[in-house]
Amino acid sequence: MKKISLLGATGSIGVQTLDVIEQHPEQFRLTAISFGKNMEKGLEIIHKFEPEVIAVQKKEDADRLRLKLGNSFRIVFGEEGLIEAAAATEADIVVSAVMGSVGLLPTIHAIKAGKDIAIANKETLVTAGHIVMELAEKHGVRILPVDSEHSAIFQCLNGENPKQIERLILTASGGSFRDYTRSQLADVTVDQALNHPNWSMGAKITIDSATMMNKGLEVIEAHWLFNIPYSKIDVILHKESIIHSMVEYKDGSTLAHLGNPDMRVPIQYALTYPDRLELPSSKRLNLWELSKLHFGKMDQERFRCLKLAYIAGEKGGTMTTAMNAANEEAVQLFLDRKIPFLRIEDIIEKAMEQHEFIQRPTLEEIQAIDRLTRQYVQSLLN
Ligand SMILES: NC(=O)C1=CN([C@@H]2O[C@H](COP(=O)(O)OP(=O)(O)OC[C@H]3O[C@@H](n4cnc5c(N)ncnc54)[C@H](OP(=O)(O)O)[C@@H]3O)[C@@H](O)[C@H]2O)C=CC1
Ligand SMILES: CC(=O)[C@@H](O)[C@H](O)COP(=O)(O)O
Ligand SMILES: [Mn+2]
Repeated sequence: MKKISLLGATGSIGVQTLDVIEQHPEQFRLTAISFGKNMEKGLEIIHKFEPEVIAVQKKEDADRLRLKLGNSFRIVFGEEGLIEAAAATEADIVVSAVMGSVGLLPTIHAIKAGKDIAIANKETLVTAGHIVMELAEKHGVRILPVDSEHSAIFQCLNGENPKQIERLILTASGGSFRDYTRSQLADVTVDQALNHPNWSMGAKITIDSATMMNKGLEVIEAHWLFNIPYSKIDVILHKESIIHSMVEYKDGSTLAHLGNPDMRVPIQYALTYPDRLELPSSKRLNLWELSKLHFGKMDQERFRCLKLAYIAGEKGGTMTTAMNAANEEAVQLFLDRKIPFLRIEDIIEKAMEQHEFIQRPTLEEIQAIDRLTRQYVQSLLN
């Protein structure tokens, strides 16, 4: 029986993780959850899974929950609460599925407490990859990828000597506006941007897919997870999201991981690694449909956010922290209909240029750059 702490239980990855847990009641037990504001969904999860620890964002929500549920649960809140749900429980593994760099501190505390991490929250690795990976090595814990591309690469790397890798090839669907020219992007709406062609995901990552920043974050995520230089990480367009990513080896062999787009597959693999379990709900691939797959060359001038992510990744240090914080703020501004779509990339570029760069930042310096960058982005609107 594997005990799981699930951060971001009410979100897209959170709900699909619960579905995996429900399909294997004899294998998994949910010991802790966190969620933000969605009390209705949160209560539904609490009644169904009865986790011992519940972390919410706000004190008022924690008070409301205590009134409703009595003393049978440990109800905590805020940053401290999130850390408690991640680190101070019996869990063997923490699924990090919150949105944004708020996932960093709980992940660090969970690693220090010796928990394996199933990481969906890519912003944690983008903002502080060197700290997270070094800590994981020091404490002997596994950082297991949940992101579909990274799970694919992880499976293609299984048992291979990393020295034999020629390059990693991440596939990108192209997002909601893949067939638009740059001039057509000028007046796209939030509702159009939220309409991803292949995946049903949270709002922030869906906008990231539309700007191609999602692939940029994933390039940086791959760099940290697999310790591969940026010069050996490529991105290609692949409309159908059937090939989730590939690894090309020195001898010219390319290994690919295929499957219908269903996040429950990589979520479950991270929970069961190195074993596999049946997943009755997963739809099998129809191999004769593969003749309909499409591939295209990535154009970094059309998708400027991807270019910015390569620049930030190569520079390293706090450049990826600033890029990530600016992206989180800019995407929220777009979702709030305060800026047009194309302003997102302008804001990120400006924030990267103006921030005071540190080559090897401490955790405190990363937190400071994250905070200052967000303030800078807000100041651009005044
Ligand atoms: N969805 C997907 O298919 C994939 C997602 N990912 C990554 O996984 C992460 C989660 O994505 P997704 O599930 O789509 O996102 P969602 O927006 O659907 O869910 C986010 C979860 O985090 C909670 N949350 C948000 N902000 C905070 C905060 N400040 N403090 C505490 N909790 C918070 C939300 O709570 P509430 O809703 O209750 O407010 C919710 O439970 C992201 O990093 C994303 O990039 C990676 C690959 C695929
Ligand atoms: C499901 C998943 O892993 C997402 O990150 C997905 O890859 C988004 O698709 P694109 O960024 O390729 O549009
Ligand atoms: Mn992905």
